[in-house]
Amino acid sequence: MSETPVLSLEGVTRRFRSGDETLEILKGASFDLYPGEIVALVAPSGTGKSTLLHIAGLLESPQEGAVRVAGRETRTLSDTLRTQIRRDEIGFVYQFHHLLAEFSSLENVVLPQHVAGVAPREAKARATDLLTRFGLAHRLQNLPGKLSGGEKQRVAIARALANRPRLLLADEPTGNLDVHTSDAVFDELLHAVRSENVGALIATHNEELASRMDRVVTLRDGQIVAK
Ligand SMILES: Nc1ncnc2c1ncn2[C@@H]1O[C@H](COP(=O)(O)OP(=O)(O)OP(=O)(O)O)[C@@H](O)[C@H]1O
Repeated sequence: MSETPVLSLEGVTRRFRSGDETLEILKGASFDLYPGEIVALVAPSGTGKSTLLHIAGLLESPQEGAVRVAGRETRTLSDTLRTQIRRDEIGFVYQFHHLLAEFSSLENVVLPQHVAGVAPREAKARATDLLTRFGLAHRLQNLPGKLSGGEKQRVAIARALANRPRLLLADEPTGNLDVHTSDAVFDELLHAVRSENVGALIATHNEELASRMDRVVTLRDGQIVAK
């Protein structure tokens, strides 16, 4: 592929000190994710899945290696620039929705755009469009407390996509939902990600959900390999 990856990890090494021991969780891990590509990360618990997502999301730094987001090397950047890249280029979805309880669905999706400096009218139009695509046109003014689990997670996904990120990182995005709802929300997530041409790295323990993505990778001995 001649396109620039939205995420490129090269020789990423991450160690933690634990008492007298040093744990090397990532050992020169390398991985490229391209625009519009959806990759499942299926790895046994404790092998470094969260560490990998935190590094890809610029929430922590590796001791060695390069982390490029949309072609830009990030390790040497200031915290301010890393925060800016996180805000403008990366969307996050977690197992728990983390919506702001005192704001409506619409406001929760407007807010990140507001922080990024998008004009109010444009932000509202984008939020309305996204929420409508997630079947929530009738829920725009509802507070999260009035929404079902699936609806809250749909709002969280819409919020992650609000600033048109190039990279979406998700950690068990439907892990808190019952099987039927998880299935539906996951389909909508994949559809939205494909239609926005976002590159997505989605951690899941669910092999069936993983099989719906473009490829599946795992963590083996500190490396990212095809599963
Ligand atoms: N800040 C830290 N200090 C020390 N050790 C850490 C730290 N963060 C993670 N680890 C260790 O690194 C290993 C990988 O942790 P990580 O949270 O990335 O695993 P994971 O694959 O996401 O697990 P799970 O699926 O259970 O969340 C674990 O053994 C963990 O104890």
